[in-house]
Amino acid sequence: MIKIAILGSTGSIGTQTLDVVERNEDLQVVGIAAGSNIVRLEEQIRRFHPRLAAVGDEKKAAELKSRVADTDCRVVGGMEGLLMLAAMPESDILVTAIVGMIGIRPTVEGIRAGKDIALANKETLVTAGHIIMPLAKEYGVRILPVDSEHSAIFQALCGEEPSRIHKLLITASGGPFRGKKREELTNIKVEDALKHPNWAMGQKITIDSATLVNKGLEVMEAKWLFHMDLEQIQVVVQPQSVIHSMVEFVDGGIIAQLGTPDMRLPIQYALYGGRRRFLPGGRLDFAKLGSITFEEPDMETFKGLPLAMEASRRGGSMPTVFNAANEKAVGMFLNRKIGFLDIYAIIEDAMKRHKVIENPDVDEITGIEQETYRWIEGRW
Ligand SMILES: NC(=O)C1=CN([C@@H]2O[C@H](COP(=O)(O)OP(=O)(O)OC[C@H]3O[C@@H](n4cnc5c(N)ncnc54)[C@H](OP(=O)(O)O)[C@@H]3O)[C@@H](O)[C@H]2O)C=CC1
Ligand SMILES: CC(=O)[C@@H](O)[C@H](O)COP(=O)(O)O
Ligand SMILES: [Mn+2]
Repeated sequence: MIKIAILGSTGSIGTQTLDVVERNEDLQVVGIAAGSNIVRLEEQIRRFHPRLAAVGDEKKAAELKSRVADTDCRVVGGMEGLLMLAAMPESDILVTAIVGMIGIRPTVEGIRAGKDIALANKETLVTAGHIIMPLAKEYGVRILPVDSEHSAIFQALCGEEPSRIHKLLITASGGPFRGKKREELTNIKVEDALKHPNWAMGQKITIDSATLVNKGLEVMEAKWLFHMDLEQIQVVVQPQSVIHSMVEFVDGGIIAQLGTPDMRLPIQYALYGGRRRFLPGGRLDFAKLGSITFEEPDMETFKGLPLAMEASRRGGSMPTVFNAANEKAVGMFLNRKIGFLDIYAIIEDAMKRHKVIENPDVDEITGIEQETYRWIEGRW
């Protein structure tokens, strides 16, 4: 039996993880956590019988506690609950399906408790990869990628050493505004930015796909996961999202992973530590597929990617500033306080004023995150 704790069980990745669990008799959920959606948490408690439910919002935690008083599930609120869930003695693997940098502390806690990490929460690796990767090595735990591109690379590697890799080819859909020029993006509506051409995902990552910030975050995520230099990572637009990413090896051979846009495959692959199991549903039909096409990313219009590469090159605390500014800006865009292109302006401004701190620790990272939020609030 593989015992699973899920940080972010009510979201897009979290609910698909539960779907995978329900289809496999040797998977068991022992803990779940969310921010405030206690209605869905209650449903999940009654269906999956976890031992622990953590709720970020303390008031909602108290409410959930009384709602599930007739069950065996313990409810704990705030960061204390998230950390408790990450380290719970009953679990083997922690799925980080939470959104944003709030995932850093629970991920560190999970590693210290010896849990393998099925990592969807890319923001943690982007901002704290220099802490997470050595810590995982020290504690002998695996960081198993859930993000579709990184899972594709993990699958394509077939156990080869990183030294046998020439480069990684990360595919991008190009988002809903692929082909548009900057002038056409001025009056973009939130509803249009939330229409991803191929994937159904949470709101934040869907906006990140539209700005190409998601691809920038994924380049940084790949750098840490596969021990690559930035120069060894190329982004290729593959508008149909059929090829999920590719690895070019030192002998010129390229291995690609293909499939339908369905996150249950990468989730299941991670939960089983890189072993294949039956998965019903979506199968590619090449006869109906038509063509698989490729394009260069438009770095002039979609500045999320070049800004991320710059943040990564400058290193230290700069990826934290890039990510924190983006998290804040996306929230403001979703609340209709700023326009689509302001997301780039906010990230650019925040990066310009920041003096890089080398090797920031977790407290420094969260300090810089809060300081970046405050600075944006005072200016926008
Ligand atoms: N969706 C996808 O297909 C993919 C997602 N990812 C990555 O996975 C992560 C999750 O994405 P996604 O599932 O789309 O996001 P969602 O917005 O759908 O879900 C986010 C989850 O995080 C929880 N959460 C938010 N804030 C807090 C908090 N303060 N404390 C505790 N829990 C919190 C939410 O709880 P509540 O519901 O209560 O708000 C929810 O369970 C992101 O990092 C994303 O980039 C990567 C690849 C693909
Ligand atoms: C499903 C997944 O992994 C997302 O990160 C997805 O890849 C987003 O697609 P684009 O960022 O390429 O639009
Ligand atoms: Mn992805």
